[in-house]
Amino acid sequence: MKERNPWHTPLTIFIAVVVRFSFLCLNEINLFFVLFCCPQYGIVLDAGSSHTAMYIYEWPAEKDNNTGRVEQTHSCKVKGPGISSYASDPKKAGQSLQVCMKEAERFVPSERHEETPLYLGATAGMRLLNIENSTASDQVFQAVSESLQKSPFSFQGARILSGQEEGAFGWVTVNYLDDRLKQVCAVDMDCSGVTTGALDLGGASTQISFVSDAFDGSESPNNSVNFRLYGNDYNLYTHSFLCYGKDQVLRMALAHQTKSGPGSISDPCFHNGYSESKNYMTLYNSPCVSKRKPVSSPADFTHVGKGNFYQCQELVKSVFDFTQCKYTQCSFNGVYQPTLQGPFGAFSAYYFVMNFLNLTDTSVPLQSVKEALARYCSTPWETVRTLPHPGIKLKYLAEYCFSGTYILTLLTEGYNFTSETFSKIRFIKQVSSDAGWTLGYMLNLTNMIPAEAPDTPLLPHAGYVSHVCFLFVFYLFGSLASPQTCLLLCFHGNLVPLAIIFHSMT
Ligand SMILES: Nc1nc2c(ncn2[C@@H]2O[C@H](COP(=O)(O)OP(=O)(O)OP(=O)(O)O)[C@@H](O)[C@H]2O)c(=O)[nH]1
Ligand SMILES: [Ca+2]
Repeated sequence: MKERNPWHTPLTIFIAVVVRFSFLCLNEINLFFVLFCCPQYGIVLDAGSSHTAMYIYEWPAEKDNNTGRVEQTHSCKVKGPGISSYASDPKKAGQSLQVCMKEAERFVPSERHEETPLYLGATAGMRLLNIENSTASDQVFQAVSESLQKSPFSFQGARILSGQEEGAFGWVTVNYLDDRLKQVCAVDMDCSGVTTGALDLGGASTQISFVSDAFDGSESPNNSVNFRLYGNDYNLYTHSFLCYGKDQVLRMALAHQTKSGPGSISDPCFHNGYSESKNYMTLYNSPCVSKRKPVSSPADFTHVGKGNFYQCQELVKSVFDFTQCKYTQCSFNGVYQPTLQGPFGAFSAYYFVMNFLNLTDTSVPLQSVKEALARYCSTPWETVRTLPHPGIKLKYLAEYCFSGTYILTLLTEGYNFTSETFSKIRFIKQVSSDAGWTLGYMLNLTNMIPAEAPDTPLLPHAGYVSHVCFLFVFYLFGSLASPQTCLLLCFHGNLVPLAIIFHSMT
């Protein structure tokens, strides 16, 4: 006769199930906290040439890092100009950040302040100031660093990003937001897939970054950035054109028209009826144009508009140099550029301007886009100025004809987008987070994008709930079938016990 197992009583079965379930609960509560509780935060200040913006990012705290989704939870626009404009009074650059930093203290829970990394990255405005006056640039950094050190966050430093970093991190952001990076595939297969190129138009520089089959970096190593992300290799082409942001190009276009120092210019890029007195000193106060300052000129000149898109396009073309190229092909100014490939996301001023002009629909033929802009440019200033444009600064209103013309000229003549490839551009402001270099920068500095694909992707909420239910039912039946196994399960993790249950049930 088979001896009765002394463990096989309803009481031991019950105790075993309760103990195991407690362990299971502790385990799952831990997972719950990791997923839904206590998110982590990161703060990035984008110190651009025209202004500074602060972005707060949030992601789930994880045991095994690198798999959570990072979201932008808040942004704050710093009042006043970019930090490079405070060269003569650096302390004010630091003070200008305080309002947004106080806002960050409210948006990040206080128990997380100390461990929240805070970064400041400066772009083309500070690059130009550094060229012009490196002492002043150091003083500005000193002032903003002192100001940020006073915040309760973990300040990780303020620095100038190189143009290459700015372009590359913009590309990482766009592809992270588009979910283009996490393509899992079999070993030895090229799974880099289709990525989205990034077009960033700032006030003082502009960046173009994309992956092209025709580019391996050999022809122009300076334009090459290599990434290994989620197990895929990317060889990115990127170039940043300093002085080709829209504010500096406007200076260059004005410099072109004022090279002989006249008292008045008739500008095709401004609306008919526009007339403003401008100062020569202020216009030429930038390394992008300072060498061209006319030797003798009055203090001021009158900037008069004549609203002609086609003439404006010719004027804008004069800021590009198409005459030299020592490579197989170039964009402009002798800069190598491989053949354009894939879709593109165009952000910052590309979006502000094209959105205002109602020209973000790139399925509209390029010729029709030009015609629409030509009509807009020929609209009298009085009409433009008096139409209701809530919240839009008069300065921006006056410049949209110029800015739109520059954007179309840069894309078509500069980067060689054709009527066909123009339709591959998407003008974007946000895809859950703002498009720009800041997210990519933070993902990189916090090691949030692993080089290799993670083994265990995070469960979405529905997956989490079904995971708990499934394990509970499984353990219950496993325990009923064999209580010894059940006791064993109490002291193991989740996966090993499953194997044991299967074993004991057979
Ligand atoms: N129309 C419009 N223009 C804007 C707006 N915000 C910024 N701009 C202008 O668009 C241009 C680009 O802005 P940003 O992308 O913030 O440039 P930035 O980061 O300051 O400059 P960089 O350092 O060159 O990147 C600048 O000329 C700004 O003055 C906006 O809301 N509407
Ligand atoms: Ca920028």
